[in-house]
Order: sequence, then C-alpha cells, then structure tokens
Amino acid sequence: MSWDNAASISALLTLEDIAKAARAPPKPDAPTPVLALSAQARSKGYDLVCLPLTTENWKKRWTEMCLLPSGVDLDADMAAEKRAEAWRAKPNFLLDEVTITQLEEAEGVTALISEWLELDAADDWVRHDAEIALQQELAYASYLNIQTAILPPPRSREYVSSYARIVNACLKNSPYMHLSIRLPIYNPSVLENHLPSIPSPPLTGGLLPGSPTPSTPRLVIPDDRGSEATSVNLDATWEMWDVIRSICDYSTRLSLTLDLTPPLPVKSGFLSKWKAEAIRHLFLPSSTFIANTKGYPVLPKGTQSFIRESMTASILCHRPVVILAGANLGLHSMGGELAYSQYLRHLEKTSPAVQAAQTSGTVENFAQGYQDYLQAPLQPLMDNLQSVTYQTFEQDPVKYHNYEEAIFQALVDWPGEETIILCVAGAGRGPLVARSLSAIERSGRDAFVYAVEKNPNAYITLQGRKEAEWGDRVTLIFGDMRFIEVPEEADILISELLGSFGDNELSPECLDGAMRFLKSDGISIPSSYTAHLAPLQSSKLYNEARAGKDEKKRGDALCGHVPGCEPAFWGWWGARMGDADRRYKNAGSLNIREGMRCWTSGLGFHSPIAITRVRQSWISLSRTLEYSSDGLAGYFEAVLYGNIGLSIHPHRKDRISKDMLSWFPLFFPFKEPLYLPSNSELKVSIWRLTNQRQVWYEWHAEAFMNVVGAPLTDSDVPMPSPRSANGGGSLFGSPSPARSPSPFVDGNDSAFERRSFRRESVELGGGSRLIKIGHTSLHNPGGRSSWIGL
Ligand SMILES: C[S@@+](CC[C@H](N)C(=O)[O-])C[C@H]1O[C@@H](n2cnc3c(N)ncnc32)[C@H](O)[C@@H]1O
Repeated sequence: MSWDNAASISALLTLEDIAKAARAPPKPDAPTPVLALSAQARSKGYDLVCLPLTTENWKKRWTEMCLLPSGVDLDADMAAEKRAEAWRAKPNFLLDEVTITQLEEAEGVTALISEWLELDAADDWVRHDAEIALQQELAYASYLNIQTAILPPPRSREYVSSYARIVNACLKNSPYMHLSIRLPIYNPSVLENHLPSIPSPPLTGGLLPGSPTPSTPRLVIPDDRGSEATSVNLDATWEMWDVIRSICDYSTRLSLTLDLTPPLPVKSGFLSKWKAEAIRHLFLPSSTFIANTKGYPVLPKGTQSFIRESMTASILCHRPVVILAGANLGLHSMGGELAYSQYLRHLEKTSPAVQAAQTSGTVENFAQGYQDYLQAPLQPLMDNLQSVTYQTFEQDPVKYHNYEEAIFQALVDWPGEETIILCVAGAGRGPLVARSLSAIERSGRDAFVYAVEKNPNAYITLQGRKEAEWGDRVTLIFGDMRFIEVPEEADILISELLGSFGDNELSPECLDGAMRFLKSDGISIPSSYTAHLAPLQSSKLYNEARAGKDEKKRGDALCGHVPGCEPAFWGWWGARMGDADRRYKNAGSLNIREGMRCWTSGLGFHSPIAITRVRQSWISLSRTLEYSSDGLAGYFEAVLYGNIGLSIHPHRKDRISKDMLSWFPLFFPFKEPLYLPSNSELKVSIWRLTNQRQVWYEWHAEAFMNVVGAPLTDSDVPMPSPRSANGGGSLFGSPSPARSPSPFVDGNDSAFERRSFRRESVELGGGSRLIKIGHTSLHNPGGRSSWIGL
C-alpha cells in the first residue's frame, strides 16, 4: 500500500436523496434513482456511497406487525400477530420496502441496516423480531453482493450482551459479509454542558425522511458511580465495543464505524484506546464542521487531529473510510458540497505521518505495506540467512552509522600505541567489517580486523570482499564463535546478534562463547542491552496471531513451532520481518502502553560475561484508563559504546537511533485479551528458559484492581520479590558490578514501580488494596509453541 492511495471518502445517501432523485426524469445511462445518485457521487470525487437498505414502508409494516398491538381492537391485534407469525416463519421484503433492487445499483455500496432495529431492546419479543429483521436485511444485502453492512448502534449497556449475541449469529449466517458496528466515540450527553454549541442533526429518530443524517446514537448507561460518572461514561462506549467483539470471538469480519458527530476534546487519554481498534469507517456529518473566518467548513481541533491520526492508521492497514453525511445540505456559506471532501483531502495531505510516508529515507516510508503483519522471528544461529535477508538489513542507514561511531570512539579511547585488534563476531556479508575499517581510518589508529562467520554462504561473500576491498587488513575465520579458535585475543569485540527483545536471537549464548577471545580488559560493542515489555492493545495483531493459529490447523509450517503441539499462535511473534523483509515496524497502531524494563545483559566491558540459565522478571504496570490487553510488546535498547546506542523503545527510539529500520517489536500474544478496568494494575511474569538445544520464553499475566477499603483475606500469600527473582535486576546470578552506565538504558521507566505482589491482593497504604480480578494461562510452557534453536 502506498500513499498514492488516498483515504477513501464515501457519500451518505439518505432516503430523502433517493426520493428526490426518483422525482427527476430517469437518464439513459443511470435509469434508477440509486444509479443516478451513485454516478453523481462519483463525478463529485467520492469513492463510494453508503445508503440505507430499507425504506419507510418496511419500517411501517414491521412496526405494525411487531410493535403495535392496540389493545383496543382485538381482531386487528390478532390479524397483526398472524401476519407477524407468517413473517417470522418466512421473512421477506416487498418491492417498495427496499432501496436497491438490482445488482448494478449495489456496486461500491455500503449498506446501512435499518437504524430503528433495537437489537438490545429490554422487551424479549422486540429483540427477537429485531434479530429476524436484521438477518433478513443481511441476507438481502448478501444476495446483492454487498460486502459491508453498518449495523445500528447498541443503545443500552444493560442489554449489550444480547446485541452482541445477535451480531455473532449474523456473522455466522452471513459468512462473506463484513459487519461494522456504529458507535459514537463517546456518549455525547455526558459532556453536553461542556461542548461548544454547533448545529447538530436531530437526535431523536432513525433515518427518517427529512432528517439530514442518521442520528448520533446515545447510550443508556446505568449511572450509579457518583462523581466518577463522566470519566466512566466516556469509557462506556468503548466498554460496550469490548463486550461485543469478545462475544463475537474477535471476528476479523467485525469492525467499527466510529461516529464523530460530537466534537472531540483536543487532548484526552480516552481517545487513544480507539486508535488500536479495527475502525473501518468514520462517520462524519457536515454538522460537525464549523465555519472558518471566511465561512468555509473546517473541523474542530480535536476532531481534526483524530482524523489525521486515523489517516496514519490507514498506513497501518486499517484504512478507515470517511462517510460524509449531509454535505449537500448547504450548512456552510462557502465552498459548496465539495468543500467538505476537499478539506478532508487537505487534512490527509498535511498530516505529518502522511508526509513522512512520502519522504524517502524515513521509517514510515520504508515500512509502508509492512505494518502490523506478524512474522516468525529470525533464527540466525540455527538457520543460515539468505543473501537477500542480509541485503535488507544493510539498507538500514542508522544502525551501521551508530556502530561505526561506537567503534570510532572505542578506538580513540583505547590506551597505548600498539596495534589494536578488532574482531567482528557474526560478520554476515561484511558491513560491520567495512565500518570497522572506515572507523580505523578516521581514528588514525593502527588496527587489524578478524571477521568470524559461521554461515558458509555468507562466507563466500566475505572472501570476495576481502579479495576486492579489504586485503591484508582483515583475516576471515570460518566457524561458530562458540567453538572456533582465534589466533589472538581481541581488544574490541563487535557483534550484532540482537533481536527485537534483545536476547531472542541468542546473543548471550553466542557471546558467552566469544568472550574466550576478548581480552579481560577488552571492549564489547554492544556493551549491554535491555529488554522491555509493555502491555499492548491491537486488534489487528491479535487477529493476525489467531490467523496463525488457524494456519497451524491447516498444517502450514511456522518457524519455531513443534508439529503436533500447541498452536504456534501462542508462541511469540514479530520482531524483524521475515527473510526477505527484515524491516522496521514502528509502534503505529500497536497501541503500546507504558513499558517496563525487564532485564539487562551486560557484555564484556571490563568484566566477563556470565549467563544464567533462567532469566526471570516480574513487572507491574499501573493503569489509569480502562482497556483490554491483547498481549505484550517486547522491545530492546542497546548501549553500543559510551552514549551511542540503538533503541526501538517507543518513547526513546527517536532520541537514540531515529529512523532505524532493522527491528520492530516482538509480540507475545495472550490467548484471550485480559480486561483491565481503570485504576487497575497488570503484573507480568516472563521467563527466559533454556535446555541443551533450545531457548524459549514463557509468560503469564495477572490483573489487579485497586480497591479502597477492601478487607485483608487469608489468601494474601507473599510472592517472591522481583529483586530476588531476577538477581537484583541483573541477569547474572551473582551480584554484578556496575556495568555500562548509560543515560538511556539503565533507568527504570519512571512512571512505573515494581511491587512485591501477594497472591491475591496487596496492601497499598491509605486503605487501598490490589484485588486480583483475572489472569492469563501460562503461555508457551516448555517452549512447545515457539523456541529458538541453539
Ligand atoms: C544479524 S546478522 C548480522 C550480520 C552483520 N554483522 C550485519 O550487521 O549486517 C548475525 C550474523 O551472525 C552470524 N552468527 C550467528 N551466530 C553465530 C555464531 N555462533 N558464530 C558465528 N556466526 C554467527 C549469522 O550467521 C549472521 O551472519
């Protein structure tokens, strides 16, 4: 996907538009009202149209059959009930009850399902009949080959599970259709008093003739939470969505149509959780636009930035379609109907993310079309990488630059006048050897390079480069650094064996072997690296991981999974892209939340490496906003030398290695998303485990709620403290000397503190206690889904 594909804009056609078009004389090339309106919309630059599938006649018939027993005229009531029974047995429309009757009319159409259907009505019969009517509409839409239908919003928090069950049944019954749930981004009534006054469409009914746009849904949310009501209600629509998608088992055919009718706050944490959701449409009525000083329609600031960010999401493959409603109503004095879509195109063009994507050399440009796809991580030790994979690595302009700077600094700092011995361990096709030679030249030091590589194929490339470029300045050694002999000990050992989670490409194991040929006072580049974890919300990645599970069922081979065992889905994923595409993927629609340092590996740098066989870390993360965690994002930072480093930490990467392309986060999925209410904490346990042949991670998470005044229970059993569990924050069993101090690696993420948890709850002081509310199972036990071969 590239930015040549601008975001799509769809025109909303109302029943009134259709009725008006029906009154005009038919044109030979567009003989029906819908065909005429679609042609008109295309000529005005719209990509798609969105229109209601049923007419007022259907609403009238359904209402009379299913809702309106008079209680006065019993015969009439009996007759209505008979008609209803006949309809329930054989649901059908009459010709004048639908807007589209021909296949040609349905081309490029998104269907709006009757807005008046109450799938979450309190009355069982109304719900029952609404379900039949919905299935009937979807079956008709399917008949017309319509791909996407937008469902009326849920209106009641109390009955949202009924709504969700019905949607789930529809997904099963319409296996080729995509269903999109229309929801306001928040319940507008809760902020009513604080909103600027703008003209807004009527909020009373459905898509009635004469009403300019479908009304913005309002939700009925029981409010028994006193002063917290506002923030609770702001989250309530998301909470409803969370219930719906979980009951629908996170179907990839279920998405959101976010209604942006109420103006959005400029800054608010509650907006961010929507960014990670599968938003297929943004519903935007012309009444949400305000007039600028010249009278042209523009959007309020908060809505503007949300739309811009959604355009970013379109880089990340969600590609929401903006549905413009009521652009033909003339609400603004200047610009006419086209002003609204032109303004949206302008917002897109001037979005910083879009501009970055259009600028070559940026991560955004490099990563286009690769975002949010899961790849099995590389196994550079067990496998021999292909030349094309090395070629992809070598396109990274930042990694090699930073390595050269680190080598240069180390050479400059190296004491004495003797020849300095460098060793590149894991040389690949030789870019770090070339960078070493360049650093040697710049430093004016007398130095010599050994290059070690175990990949016999890459070793051929190395021999070619030695002959053509490097000559006597380099000696090549073929073999595994854990076992080979090097003629002399190195002063500076250079390696790039890093994975997205730091140690997931077995750098510790390899370098443990290589330390034999590093002088005791030698320098290792990198000198240390740190693994970080953060809870992650991303419906796209979660669904991808589930698709991985299905692939397993189809018998596809997935890197690192053992046939016949647990689905590969439950293993970890992501990191670098696959063989040909080892490309960076930034946080993007991974809604990476706060993060926590997991463990640090110190390498050489005046102290020998040691490897604990088991690395274990407990981390805890406080949450102020409610959300649901789909898994964990793993990422790393490395100190190369001094204050030169590499980082994919979402908050610090730009300061340390901006535009580095080589790595993107690792994804440790949860089998089921873990719901975290506001004011809760997530505790993650992660282990790095190893046997003679393999290394693997196991992970487990628990959710705790912070409750004031909860009594102490018998089950308050102390857990081992994080300090003792992971060797005092060091990976190396014994207390480690202060290694490689770094301004950016060694600090804990300040916003989060480690806690000593108890099994079920922990006392927090001030009468506050953490009460356990949920947990995941243990993932990847024994490395049965994913492992890395030694
Ligand atoms: C991630 S690549 C880096 C290649 C190159 N240094 C670069 O930065 O483009 C790691 C390289 O280390 C090699 N390697 C991994 N483990 C090794 C080992 N135990 N002994 C020797 N080479 C190893 C791999 O074959 C691969 O060529």
